[in-house]
Amino acid sequence: MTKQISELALLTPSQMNDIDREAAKTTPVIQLMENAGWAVTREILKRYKPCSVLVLCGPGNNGGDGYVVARLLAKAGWPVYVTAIAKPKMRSDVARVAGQWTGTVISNSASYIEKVGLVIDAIFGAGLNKALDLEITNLLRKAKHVVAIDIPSGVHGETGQIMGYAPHAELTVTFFRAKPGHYLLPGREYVGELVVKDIGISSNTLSKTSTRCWLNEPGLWKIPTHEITDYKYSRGIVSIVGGSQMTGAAKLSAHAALNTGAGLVHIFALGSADCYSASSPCFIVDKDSLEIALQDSRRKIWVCGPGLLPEEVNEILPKLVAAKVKIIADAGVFQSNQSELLKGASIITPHIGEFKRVFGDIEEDKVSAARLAAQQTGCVVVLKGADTVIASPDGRVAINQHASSQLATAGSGDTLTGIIATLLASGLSEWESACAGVWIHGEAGFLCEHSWPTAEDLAQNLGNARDNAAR
Ligand SMILES: NC(=O)C1=CN([C@@H]2O[C@H](COP(=O)(O)OP(=O)(O)OC[C@H]3O[C@@H](n4cnc5c(N)ncnc54)[C@H](OP(=O)(O)O)[C@@H]3O)[C@@H](O)[C@H]2O)[C@H](O)CC1
Ligand SMILES: [K+]
Repeated sequence: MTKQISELALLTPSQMNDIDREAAKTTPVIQLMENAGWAVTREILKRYKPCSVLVLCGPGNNGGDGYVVARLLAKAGWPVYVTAIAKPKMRSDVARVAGQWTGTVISNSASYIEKVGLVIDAIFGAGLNKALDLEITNLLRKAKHVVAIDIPSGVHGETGQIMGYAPHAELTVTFFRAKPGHYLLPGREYVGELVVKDIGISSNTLSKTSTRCWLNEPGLWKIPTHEITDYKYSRGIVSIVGGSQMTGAAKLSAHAALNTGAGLVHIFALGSADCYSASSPCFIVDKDSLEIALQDSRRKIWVCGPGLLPEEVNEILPKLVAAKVKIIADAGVFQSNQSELLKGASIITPHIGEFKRVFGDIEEDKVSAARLAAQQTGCVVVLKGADTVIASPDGRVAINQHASSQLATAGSGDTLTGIIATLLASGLSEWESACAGVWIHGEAGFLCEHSWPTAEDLAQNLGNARDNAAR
């Protein structure tokens, strides 16, 4: 079922702190902690048979949630041990819930941790910003089956980076809204199954923080469906610059555009026109000059870069920019330290290597790097990877998890440009086209589930993928 955009919000740890503070005005923190502990316990009871449990409790509220879980599991008859990794502050809410734990406390759990059936990681939450110390790291290394409260301790809630060490959880239960670090790599690989639980914080508190980051799912955007009144120009025209030597890229992009529902696809061939004409009767291969092609005011959407040599990009891209058409720029446009070249494009789609070539290092923070590049160029940036980040010049960011390794095939990027161009030609904004395009690309991969698809196979599934995105 399509979610509301507010449900897709991803909150940075500092935004979550603001929400916690706001929520505490109406619901006491100790009650929120109790609710959080209940939520985690329910998820454990749903998935695991009774077994011995070691709850590792940190000094903060994450540890507080852990004490509640310990109490509730023990009440359910499970053998439960608690280790206080650090003592809570005196007279704090955490100290109060810790005081309600009347079961076994183990001070040195190193010898137990390997023997218990389940370890609950309630050491630190998503706000952790310094590496775990060696003692905690050595202890966690021995844990076999881990359930993490909020986030596995050691995963940075904002960037998904691992600060020294983090356990690989089987299940992570977080509260109210997920955090970027749950979806960004490498953090995502440590989270296991992610469950987001309501602990009694009203959605209205979201208005107290300005959400700038979302999970990329339907609901963040809405794509047009078939209309009885559709005709080819209303569906949209996509024009693709075809390279003189590497012709496959533009063809794949053009196939993807047609299969995603473009009404008309032109290839402006820089040579090899016959080769493009011969590849599909559905492509219109331009015979005239670029100047004449650009005089057609219906041709507002252009793909530039796939299969192009640097000299071809340098000749064509400035002309497209000068004509004020909307440009989806990829592949050949990404030249070393040439971010100026990209100004005037609408959407750029670099993978990490291309991104670094143009903009420099990302310093382990994909979201900030993509946001900065979007501000610098004025383009929507699609930073491609297994955790694609889409950033808009206005600061909005989406993180995509709807993708599989099946997309890691030659020509897959060309396919993505064709999809995004089609959505842009259908009238969606740059932001929506980029986000929806990335999701549809991922969906096409999922629809090929039991094979090793080529980019051509992906294209075959694009119609269905688009329909699924519109449901
Ligand atoms: N609305 C909600 O989502 C609720 C969430 N809850 C849970 O609360 C935690 C967040 O609690 P918080 O107390 O803010 O944070 P932590 O539990 O992670 O603990 C922070 C304390 O740990 C110290 N710290 C931090 N890093 C280290 C480190 N590397 N080594 C040692 N100590 C560390 C830190 O000390 P500082 O001096 O650095 O401040 C803090 O004392 C959230 O994750 C949820 O699980 C609540 O239940 C309420 C509702
Ligand atoms: K944790």
